[in-house]
Amino acid sequence: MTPRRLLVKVCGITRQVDAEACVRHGADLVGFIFHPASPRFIEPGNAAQIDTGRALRVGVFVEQDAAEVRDIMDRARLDYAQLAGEHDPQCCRAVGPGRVIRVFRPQRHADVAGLAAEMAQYAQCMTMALLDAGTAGGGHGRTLDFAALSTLRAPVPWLLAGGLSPRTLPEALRLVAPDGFDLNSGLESAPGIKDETLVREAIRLIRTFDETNDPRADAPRGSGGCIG
Ligand SMILES: O=C(O)c1ccccc1NCC(=O)[C@H](O)[C@H](O)COP(=O)(O)O
Repeated sequence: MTPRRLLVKVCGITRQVDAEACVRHGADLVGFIFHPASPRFIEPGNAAQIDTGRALRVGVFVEQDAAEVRDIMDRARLDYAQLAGEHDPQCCRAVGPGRVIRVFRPQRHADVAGLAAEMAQYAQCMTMALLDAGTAGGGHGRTLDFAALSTLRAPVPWLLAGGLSPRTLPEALRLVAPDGFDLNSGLESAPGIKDETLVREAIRLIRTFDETNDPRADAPRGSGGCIG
């Protein structure tokens, strides 16, 4: 059986040079933020100009409805919409279940069972989930309780997000079993500006884990599913 490879998404890309560094060091997905209040906001037309090579392109949306999301997906040449607001299952279906990465907030729930129950409501209308810290927004640089997530069984593949960096990844890799990781402010020198040294080191840690440290290398991770 082929060992599974963790997905790596680097979010908050605003510059061609950063997209190239992410791809060169092995990112699978890159994210663009279309929330105007974010310091990482990028206009759809500018995102369209950024060449991401073989990396899949994700747009992050907070307040846009399905029609706006679909329009920006076309204009920015996106593969996936990361729905980080109060987007309900109907909205996810209107965007297209095969294109939706739905964000969930473990800190809104008393326990993992509550989180899993909310995720189950979206099982048929998302292709992947992303678990982020805080109760709204994103890019805060705060981590989740990794140990509390160690027992999560998700209905679809899922990414762990929130405050991940070369400093915090070792503990996340040890305690949690997602299908991949989403990294953002932990790889920046300033909001929207990635530091290539941090990008390289974070992805190196994940790929080293892929190759050497996963005792379940022949077993499904997280949900046991895959995307793409
Ligand atoms: O990054 C932002 O500025 C942002 C603003 C509003 C909504 C979402 C946003 N980011 C989405 C992401 O997927 C981030 O990568 C995720 O929140 C983790 O960020 P960080 O804690 O900085 O690693």
